[in-house]
Amino acid sequence: MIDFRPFYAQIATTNLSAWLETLPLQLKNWEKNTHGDYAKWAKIIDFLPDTPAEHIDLKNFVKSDRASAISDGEKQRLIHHLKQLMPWRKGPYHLHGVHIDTEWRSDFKWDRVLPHLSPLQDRTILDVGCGSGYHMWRMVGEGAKMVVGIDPTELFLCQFEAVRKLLNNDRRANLIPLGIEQMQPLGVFDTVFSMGVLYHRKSPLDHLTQLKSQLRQGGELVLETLVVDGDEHTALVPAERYAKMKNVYFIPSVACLINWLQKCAFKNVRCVDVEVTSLEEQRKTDWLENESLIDFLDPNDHSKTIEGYPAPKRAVILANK
Ligand SMILES: Nc1ncnc2c1ncn2[C@@H]1O[C@H](C[S@+](CC[C@H]([NH3+])C(=O)[O-])CC(=O)[O-])[C@@H](O)[C@H]1O
Repeated sequence: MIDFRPFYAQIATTNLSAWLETLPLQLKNWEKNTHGDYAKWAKIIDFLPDTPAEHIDLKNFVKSDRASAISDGEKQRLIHHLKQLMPWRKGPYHLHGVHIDTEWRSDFKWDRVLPHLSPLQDRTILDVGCGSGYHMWRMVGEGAKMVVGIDPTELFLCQFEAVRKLLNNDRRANLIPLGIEQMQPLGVFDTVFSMGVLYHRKSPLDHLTQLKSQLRQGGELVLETLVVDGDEHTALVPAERYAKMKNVYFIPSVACLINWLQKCAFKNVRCVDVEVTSLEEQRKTDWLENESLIDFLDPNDHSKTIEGYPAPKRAVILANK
């Protein structure tokens, strides 16, 4: 099972120490309620090799290489173990000679976001809805002091810990399996990321307020979410599904999103990027069995989802507390 005690020790002497009032008990309760597959997935991490990596590049990729070439047999074993943690959605990872070619090219999103951010060097960062943690490692690559990701999905925690093991057990990033709404307001993070989460929340203004409560005064919010065209009064609330997803609630226009952030008293709110999701960014690979973007679009008109809504378009908004 995944041991969170090293994280507790790590934060005990930092400005995150107040979290120790609630976190250990929350995680104890979380573990009691885990899904049957969690124990199986967590065990896979033990099967991964301990061989240290000699070269690690988190600045340009999430990549680790060993000094000695990996043998074919070892490589096949590593692939076999990692494939038991499918579907791999966010990545890509290049670990000990294995390329985990994930559904999403999360590096494309990182390239759109990074140029606009206040430098991440020495920052304490919260990544809400971090998935398998791809962007967290890239934040470490930018010199962040500490990165904490939260994501309630057990499989993503196990994927994150598998990747961590193959990155020489780097502890500058940690994934805590909680939802944002379960987190005590800490008010200490220099940067808070919420990428790909807002549209999954039933109450978007509550989500923005929760994000704000985690930032220090003056800290930076990085909000990335689905948007539609329209004025400040426009938000799409899909009837049943959006791009086959059942859990999509609000897709605002950029103007509407800026209005929401201003209503929550964020300052300096600005949109820095808008882009339609391409079939190169989200596609089917050998690392997932499920469908991907091409199956979620109208086969005769890729500007629409299969339900007839506008196809996925994403915006990046920055704001300060
Ligand atoms: N209440 C919640 N609190 C925290 N996380 C949540 C919650 N509900 C769902 N999630 C998590 O938010 C992530 C959203 S995916 C974005 C990944 C990455 N950020 C990316 O930008 O590529 C986008 C998508 O799947 O549509 C998933 O990993 C959920 O488990």
